[in-house]
Amino acid sequence: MPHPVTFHDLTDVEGIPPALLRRTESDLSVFIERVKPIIDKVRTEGDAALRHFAQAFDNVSVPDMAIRATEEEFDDAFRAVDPEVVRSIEYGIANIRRFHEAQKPEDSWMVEVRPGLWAGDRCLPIESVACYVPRGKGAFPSVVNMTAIPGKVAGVPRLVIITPPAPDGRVDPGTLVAARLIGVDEVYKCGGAQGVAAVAYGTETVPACAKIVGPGSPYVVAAKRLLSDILDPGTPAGPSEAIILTDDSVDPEIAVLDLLIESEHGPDSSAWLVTSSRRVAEAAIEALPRHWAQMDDRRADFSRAVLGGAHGGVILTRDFDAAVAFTNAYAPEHLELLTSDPMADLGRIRNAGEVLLGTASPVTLCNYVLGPNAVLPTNRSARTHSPLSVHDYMKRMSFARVAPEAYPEAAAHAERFARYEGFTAHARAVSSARPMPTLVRR
Ligand SMILES: NC(=O)c1ccc[n+]([C@@H]2O[C@H](COP(=O)([O-])OP(=O)(O)OC[C@H]3O[C@@H](n4cnc5c(N)ncnc54)[C@H](O)[C@@H]3O)[C@@H](O)[C@H]2O)c1
Ligand SMILES: N[C@H](CO)Cc1c[nH]c[nH+]1
Ligand SMILES: [Zn+2]
Repeated sequence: MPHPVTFHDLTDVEGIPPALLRRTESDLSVFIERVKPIIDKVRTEGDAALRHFAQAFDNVSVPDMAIRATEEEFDDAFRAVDPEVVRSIEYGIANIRRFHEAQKPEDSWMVEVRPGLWAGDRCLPIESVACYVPRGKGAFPSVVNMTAIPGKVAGVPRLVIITPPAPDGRVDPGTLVAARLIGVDEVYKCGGAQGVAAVAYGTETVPACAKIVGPGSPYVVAAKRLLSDILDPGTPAGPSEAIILTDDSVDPEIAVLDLLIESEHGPDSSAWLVTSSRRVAEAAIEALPRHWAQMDDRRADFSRAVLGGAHGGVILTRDFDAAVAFTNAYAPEHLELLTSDPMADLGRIRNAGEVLLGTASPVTLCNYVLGPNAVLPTNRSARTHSPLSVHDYMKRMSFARVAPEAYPEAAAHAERFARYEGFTAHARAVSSARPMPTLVRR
């Protein structure tokens, strides 16, 4: 029988094998082809297409399903969810709101770049944003918190949620509870590529939005890519992924518990234990089957598929420098730094969506309640992208004003630029005298 855990001993290998940097979403071509007809059908048939795909992909057996969640469904959700769970959702909301309020930029700023040349930025919320809340392999009220709270803090006037319906044609109750606690009352039952197309084009019921945020399956990622001309697709956030990075100081049991976290999302996830310690690597490989036996069967199957497949397992490096180099090249969504001095090692990490320092900060805490956003760049995009934040729901508008006494010098320089670039109208506009306004100070 093949070993159930993928193991790469890189102690004698020069360089990083490129295959180890791949994820399931690295090649989206199959998904792109599958979602094209779905997008077309939503564009031409609107709500009818959403009901059709709800039956086809989400097994919805209610033919006249209301596409927008009703007030009654919200009320039912509060009756269905255990009050203790509601308290935990509220605890998460409070922490996440505090973090994102601290992150919010000033409404505007201005600087005198030279005497008489004033310029600044105004920060404004985007007018309409759709939050995608996944529902294929789980229910995610936590994703409501992560996507809707920064939108509310930013002041987005129209913030909506789209999410796949369950077979009974209803939205996951936890999702509705979180939405109401945050103050989002537009929740639409459409997921996958059809949901993304609905908020791109608009349907009879679903409003067209300017932007979509939130994580999703490769179908969602593919649809966002195809529709990116008409809908801002936001931070790339696909299947979950994590690296647990250790030296020899960590208890392997902790490393294994944390390696398992993101491996249970689905067979499309990625999860690696990257360590410079042969002791930790071997103990982890030995411990994994014992932990799988204690997990929910479906989740254990997902985890086995990830940790025994091409996108997960255990990597042993020659030394800790090599482990850090691998991590920076991989650019994981979540990174746990389990070393003797994680604060010192933080400075060595260049590419990761989030870095969780030390054994008391496992990924689970940040997924749900710590405050930072758990919607993070996947598929190596942490090399250039940042975690979802208040900034993703806002845009800047620059402004400038020139005082009469500063005008002649600036105009002379601008005219020279314009003539060099061959723009005669640009040049003429600043080559002759113009009436000077009196600056009004308010
Ligand atoms: N970054 C985060 O914060 C975060 C949080 C939670 C989950 N995730 C990741 O998001 C992903 C969620 O994926 P999911 O599947 O659970 O939910 P999902 O809602 O993204 O995808 C389910 C939808 O995919 C579509 N679909 C399924 N099979 C299809 C097919 N054969 N053809 C066309 N469309 C099809 C259906 O419309 C279905 O409703 C996971 O990979 C998970 O790891 C990320
Ligand atoms: N790990 C996900 C982000 O990659 C967030 C999440 C929500 N629930 C469980 N996990
Ligand atoms: Zn998770």
